Amino acid sequence: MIALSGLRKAFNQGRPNEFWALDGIDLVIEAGKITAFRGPSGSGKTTLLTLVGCLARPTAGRVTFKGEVVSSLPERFLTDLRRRSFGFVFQQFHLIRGLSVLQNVMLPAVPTGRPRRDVQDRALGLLEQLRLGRRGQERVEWLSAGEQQRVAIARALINDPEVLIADEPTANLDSVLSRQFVGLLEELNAGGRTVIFTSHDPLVVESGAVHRVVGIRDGRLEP
Ligand SMILES: Nc1ncnc2c1ncn2[C@@H]1O[C@H](COP(=O)(O)OP(=O)(O)OP(=O)(O)O)[C@@H](O)[C@H]1O
Repeated sequence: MIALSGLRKAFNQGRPNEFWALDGIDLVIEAGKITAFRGPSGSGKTTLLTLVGCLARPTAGRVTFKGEVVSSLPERFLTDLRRRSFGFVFQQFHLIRGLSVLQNVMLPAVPTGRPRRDVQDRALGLLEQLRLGRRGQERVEWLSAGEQQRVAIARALINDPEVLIADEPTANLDSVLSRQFVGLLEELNAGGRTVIFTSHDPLVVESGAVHRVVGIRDGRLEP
């Protein structure tokens, strides 16, 4: 589904502090599977996710999504592709304080022009599925870390993306909540969704839910 070939990413290219965060990545990520990237801090995991999700462009090499080379598409196509095909959950969740849970979940659907009623129905359905059915009207900052993580997941799914991308999704969660996250992964995957995430957390990476663990170190894949 997603193919990475000869992928390299430099920061500060051409300057004295030039740094190659990714240095030759070749990988095929299968549709409908859960893939985890595991590696030490600074190994390039987040950088890799930003390239997979078309949030950044590679310095060299290419990213192919469903047979189409997407890494060189103009920005306006990428914006559309990101919105339609990818849902993102970031480490700090990036929820908007002062807005309700429901408003946060509905936010990424605003630019799509979908009728508000449809979006709201889907948001309520997702909150129900994520066991937050009664919390929709509460301000997001009143929720616990685990609840906020589930809001972030609901928000990532509002546009029904084929691929869910998550960066260290359990970094702020205790063991009980991390186990719940594994359960959630299984539920999402049972619905056919492709999930790609990074994690240091053995509790998640070594769980039976993950189909493939890809090791990364110093910007290269481990054999
Ligand atoms: N915008 C940037 N400018 C310069 N260097 C960067 C930038 N973003 C990342 N890097 C460097 O690239 C390397 C890889 O960073 P990345 O965030 O991908 O690592 P990571 O494996 O996700 O780490 P962690 O597990 O700590 O989140 C690091 O050494 C980092 O300092």
